[in-house]
Amino acid sequence: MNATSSAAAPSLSPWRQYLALTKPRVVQLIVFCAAIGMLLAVPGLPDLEQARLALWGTVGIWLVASAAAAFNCLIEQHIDARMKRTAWRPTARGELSRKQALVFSAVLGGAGMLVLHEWVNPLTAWLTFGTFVGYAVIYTVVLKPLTPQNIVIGGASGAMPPVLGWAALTGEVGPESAILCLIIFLWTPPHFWALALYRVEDYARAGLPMLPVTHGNEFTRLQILLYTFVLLAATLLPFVQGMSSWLYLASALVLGARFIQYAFRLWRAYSEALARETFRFSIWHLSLLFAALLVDHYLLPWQR
Ligand code: HEM
Ligand SMILES: CC(C)=CCC/C(C)=C/CC/C(C)=C/COP(=O)(O)OP(=O)(O)O
Repeated sequence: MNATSSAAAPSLSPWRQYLALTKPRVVQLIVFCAAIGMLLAVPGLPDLEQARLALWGTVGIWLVASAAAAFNCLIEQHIDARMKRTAWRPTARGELSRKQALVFSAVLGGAGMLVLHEWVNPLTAWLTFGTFVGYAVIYTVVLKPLTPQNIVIGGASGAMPPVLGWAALTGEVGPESAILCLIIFLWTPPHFWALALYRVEDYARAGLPMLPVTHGNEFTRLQILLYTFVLLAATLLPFVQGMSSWLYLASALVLGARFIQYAFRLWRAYSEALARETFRFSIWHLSLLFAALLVDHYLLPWQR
């Protein structure tokens, strides 16, 4: 389902309606970042016990993240109905009731918590629960309608997956996972504000105080540019800290420079097409950056 789908689109089959509530593409990247956190937490290839933890950790985090997304759709039923980008969602169209969405979210979240608590460890279960509350309640209910800094503060929960992954394999929260968390935290504002620039009318209609609505297009473009610089600096930390070697460093520099280039062009002259490209690139940026961490981890372990 793409961003231009609307309330006029044909209805989805029932199982696709439930799947749509889980925001599968966003959650895929979240789970990918958590899985990388897991694999980086052990020196070489995982042994059998570590592989078991990684498998159940991935399943549990996937389930709870999907539950959080479904809970967000339930809370934002009326907001989603007012925005072109989200009006197609089954909750916004009234095809799934709030009760159905609530039961679905509770079943996924409950199953995920059980998996994490019983088959991974209680620390991962409670950190994941905290992340659920951070996104589904603190961001969605409190911050989103309140302040244009909503996604900066709320972004902390989206940044948690590597910490959850690390905790799943080691039973603790290492400084390395905090660095990965910081990277996603700083990546979130340029990721989201690029989209908010070309979806500004949606957000204004829904009455949400996103940065382009409250502070305008030009100010938002400047913020995006500034964040891409700070983000590039933060992406050097895994190398500085000795977690990764030149292969990751080179990837981080190339990806960071490209993100700055997009942000710089957008800052110089706005166009909707460029804002869309910048948003799309943000997803490539994070995906490839985390992939580079993993490739570096396995290919060049002796270089660190
Ligand atoms: C508070 C933090 C965040 C906000 C406000 C945000 C906002 C958004 C929005 C509004 C979309 C468009 C979704 C759609 O049209 O269905 C989107 C797409 C996306 N986001 Fe984020 N995001 C955040 C954090 C994250 C994080 C942490 C990740 C992954 C680690 C992520 C990955 C993605 C991906 C992969 C897409 C593309 C989905 C698609 O192609 O359908 N986002 N984000
Ligand atoms: C337990 C765990 C790992 C939870 C992860 C939480 C989570 C799903 C974070 C992703 C952030 C996200 C989907 C933002 C979309 O913004 P939005 O909700 O404002 O977008 P919308 O306008 O499309 O609803």
